Amino acid sequence: MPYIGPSLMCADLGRLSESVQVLDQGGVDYFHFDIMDGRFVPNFSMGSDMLKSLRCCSSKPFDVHLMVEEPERYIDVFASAGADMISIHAESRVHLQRALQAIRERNLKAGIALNPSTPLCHLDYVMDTLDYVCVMTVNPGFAGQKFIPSTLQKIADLKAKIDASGLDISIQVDGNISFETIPLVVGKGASMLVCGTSSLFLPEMNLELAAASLKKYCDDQLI
Ligand SMILES: O=C(CO)[C@H](O)[C@H](O)COP(=O)(O)O
Repeated sequence: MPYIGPSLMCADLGRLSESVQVLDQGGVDYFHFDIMDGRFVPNFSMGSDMLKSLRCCSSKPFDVHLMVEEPERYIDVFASAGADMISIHAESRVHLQRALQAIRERNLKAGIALNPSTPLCHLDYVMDTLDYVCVMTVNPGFAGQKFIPSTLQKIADLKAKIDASGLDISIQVDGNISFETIPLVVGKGASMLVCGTSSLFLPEMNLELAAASLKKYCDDQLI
């Protein structure tokens, strides 16, 4: 604890399969794929064919974060490509309950992602169709941004909401998850980290070493 999920949009995209193998061997817990459509967020990143071609490199869970409008249109394509978990944004043009149900019907874990300014009330009435919540700690779309401090209170409020519900829902955090912010977010209740340029894909360190030091750091978190 907590679980480490490399944000693969931050990897060297020209050597992606090699990076996945190194990280798999290095003991990460799952892989995080950011999917962008240039509309919900002003950027593009990865696609289902990339995910499919990497499926042979690891048997660990592939977590797909759909930063797209009308995400329900893409559930089947990512499920067929080999996703194990899919999160959709509460703010995207989506019938939230129906989309979560569709993800679960494919026997995948279903998640809701929340932008920093989006309140937790968006989770009301869909908590029973939810396996994880991705709390964005930066505005989605770009790696290398600053952590937004107000999201810490949101993680704490979410943890209280989940505990009160008695449901088994994990809290994932995404955006500037670094050696400085990990103790803060874990202390508030996060159990799944999305690790990008702030903790894993570091210019000064090779990936093997970076994965080993991040894993040791997370294993030592006793919170
Ligand atoms: O969701 C993301 C961008 O929208 C990325 O996963 C995340 O930001 C990458 O991590 P870092 O902030 O450490 O570069």
